[in-house]
Amino acid sequence: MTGERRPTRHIVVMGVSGAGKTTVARGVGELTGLRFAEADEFHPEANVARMRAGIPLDDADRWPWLRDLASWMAARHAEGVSTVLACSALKRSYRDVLRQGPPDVEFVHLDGSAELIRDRMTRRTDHYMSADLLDSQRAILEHLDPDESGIVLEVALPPDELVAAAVARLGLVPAASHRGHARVGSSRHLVRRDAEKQGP
Ligand SMILES: Nc1ncnc2c1ncn2[C@@H]1O[C@H](COP(=O)(O)OP(=O)(O)O)[C@@H](O)[C@H]1O
Ligand SMILES: O=C(O)[C@H](O)[C@@H](O)[C@H](O)[C@H](O)COP(=O)(O)O
Repeated sequence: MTGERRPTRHIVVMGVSGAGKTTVARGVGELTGLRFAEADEFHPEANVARMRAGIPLDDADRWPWLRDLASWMAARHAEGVSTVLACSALKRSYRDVLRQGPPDVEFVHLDGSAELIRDRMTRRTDHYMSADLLDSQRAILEHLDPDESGIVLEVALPPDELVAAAVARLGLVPAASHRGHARVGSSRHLVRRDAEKQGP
C-alpha cells in the first residue's frame, strides 16, 4: 500500500438562488459521472424555515452548513470519488470554508441579469425560496477573485450549452456513454482560467 489516493475533481456550481445551479450541476454530473449533490439538502430544518419565511440566512446560519458540505467533499475525495455540488457559495469566506474540504475546489459561477433570474424564480413553483430573497443574495454576492480557481458562465444560455461549456472549460471528460454527444461551448463563455488536471 503506497497510501496514494486517486486524484479527484471537486466542482461547485455557485450563484444566487434561481441562477440555474441545480440544473447545471446535475447536468454536469450526468454528462461526466461526477457525483452530484444539492447543497440545499444539507440545510438544517431551521435554515429552511427561515428561508421559507422570507428571512435571509446570515453567516451564523451558514457556517455549519458550509462545514458539512466541505466534509462531504472531503469524504468523497477520501473514497477517490469526484463531485459536482450545486451551492450558492455567495461570499469568498464561504468558498474558503468549502476549500477546507478536499485538496482543490473549482467553481463555476452562473452570473447574469437579475431580471432574468427573478423571472425564473417566479415561475418555479415547487421551491421554498421566494424571489424576494434574490435582492439579499445579490447584495452579499462576491464574485470569484483572480486567485480562486473557476470560471464564470452567462445564465442566459440554454442549460445544455452551460453544461457543455462547464465540462469543456474545466477539462472534464464526458462519461463513455456520452462521448461524441457533448456539445462544446465556445471560448466566449470562458472568463477565468481552466483547471489543469483531471480525475475520475
Ligand atoms: N439556463 C437555463 N435556461 C432556462 N431556464 C433555466 C436555466 N437554468 C435553470 N432554469 C430554470 O430556472 C429555474 C431555477 O433553476 P435552478 O436550477 O433550480 O436554480 P438554482 O439551483 O440556482 O436555484 C428552474 O425552474 C429551472 O428549470
Ligand atoms: O446561502 C443561502 O442563503 C442559501 O443556500 C441559498 O443561497 C440557497 O439559494 C437556498 O437554499 C435556495 O436554494 P436555491 O439556490 O437552489 O434556489
